[in-house]
Amino acid sequence: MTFQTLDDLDDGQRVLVRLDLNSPVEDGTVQDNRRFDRHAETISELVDRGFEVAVLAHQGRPGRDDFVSLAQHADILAEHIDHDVDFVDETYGPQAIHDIAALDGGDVLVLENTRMCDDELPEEDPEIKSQTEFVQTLKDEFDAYINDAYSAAHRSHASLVGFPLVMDAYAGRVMETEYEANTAIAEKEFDGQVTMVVGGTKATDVIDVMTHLDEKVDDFLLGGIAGELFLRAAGYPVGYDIDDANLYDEQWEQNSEKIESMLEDHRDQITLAVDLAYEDENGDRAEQAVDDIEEKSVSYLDVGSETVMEYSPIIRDSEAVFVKGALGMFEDERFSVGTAGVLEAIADTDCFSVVGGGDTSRAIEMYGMEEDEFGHVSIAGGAYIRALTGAELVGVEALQR
Ligand SMILES: Nc1ncnc2c1ncn2[C@@H]1O[C@H](COP(=O)(O)OP(=O)(O)O)[C@@H](O)[C@H]1O
Ligand SMILES: O=C(OP(=O)(O)O)[C@H](O)COP(=O)(O)O
Repeated sequence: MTFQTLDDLDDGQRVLVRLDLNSPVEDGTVQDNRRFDRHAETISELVDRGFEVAVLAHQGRPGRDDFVSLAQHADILAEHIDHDVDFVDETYGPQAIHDIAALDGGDVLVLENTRMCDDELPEEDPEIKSQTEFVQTLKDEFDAYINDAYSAAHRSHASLVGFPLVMDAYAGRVMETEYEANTAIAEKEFDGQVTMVVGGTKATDVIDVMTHLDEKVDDFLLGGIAGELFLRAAGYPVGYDIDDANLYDEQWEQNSEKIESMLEDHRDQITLAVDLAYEDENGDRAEQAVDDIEEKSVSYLDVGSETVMEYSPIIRDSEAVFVKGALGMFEDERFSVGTAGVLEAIADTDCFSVVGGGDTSRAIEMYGMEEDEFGHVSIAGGAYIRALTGAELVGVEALQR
């Protein structure tokens, strides 16, 4: 490993720490998850070593329901480290600078959602990000920058790639352990069948990676939004937005050519759902075979039971299974059949397995499974599957300069 870690940093300094606390939000309430657990270890170490700590993190995407303030995150983090955590509703404005200046050894201050600053997005070269007002203002307030956000390290955003270019930069404990684990996994060779379960809402991330993993993965089992987009490309009338949702059409525009060429060149490696589940007029789960769907008139919120029966034996025959994204909206028990079914099939075999993603990995405890039934549970989703391709992550590269 070529980056500096907390072992290379002298105690008691002023540090700016980038975490990934991006969490599910239900009706405006931030849901606790293992990202807090893991990052708490880094923050507790910094507190114990007398550092003055300011935390940068993002939450959601502008325009989405999960794009909220980090005020609740500060409270949840405080519970996890059993220590006070302050919050300021600015990222680098005058009040933030004032509160940073007032930090004492062992204090922790969470700054407002980085994505509320114009400079954070979009993705641009690290050199450009390093010259933004956001980075230039905060850099002089600290002795060092620590990036602990492995799970966001595939994004070329200011808080991830800008600071390491203009400050003394270190990897936090989560960055270190996730980098080691995921790099080792990417280098692993498997004699038997390698299967990847692909779902979730971030279809653009997974489809891009699938096109680079066609030699490593023998079988892709599809579900979630990505699965419906593949069904659309295969000629089924699903994978369209209904009402005013924006989950499908935009991602279809971005990916339709890649999906069509994946289906043309690798059809034998791709297994699509044979049935889908939706909420009927009584509020109950109902299922429909994809062959019987004439027009999309309901939101499909899970793969159906037949699909789980088809996916389970493929998992049983696999030497390695990688999961990225849920097969349905598992947070609602009615639509957990696909995700819980596939995770149980993995837990029941002795294959090597990795389950990734801040959202998807929550299904493990929600449905009565244990983390140690899986080879590795990563708090990273998009970053871990990108690492599987052997590609470096921009946020990691920035630390290695
Ligand atoms: N058909 C679907 N419709 C709406 N949401 C879905 C559907 N399938 C999966 N999801 C949602 O996908 C989320 C996980 O996807 P994603 O954010 O891409 O993965 P992760 O954060 O685990 O990397 C879950 O919270 C689940 O509710
Ligand atoms: O949750 C994240 O990624 P993931 O859902 O792939 O695990 C990261 O915080 C990145 O967030 P983004 O996909 O909105 O850039």
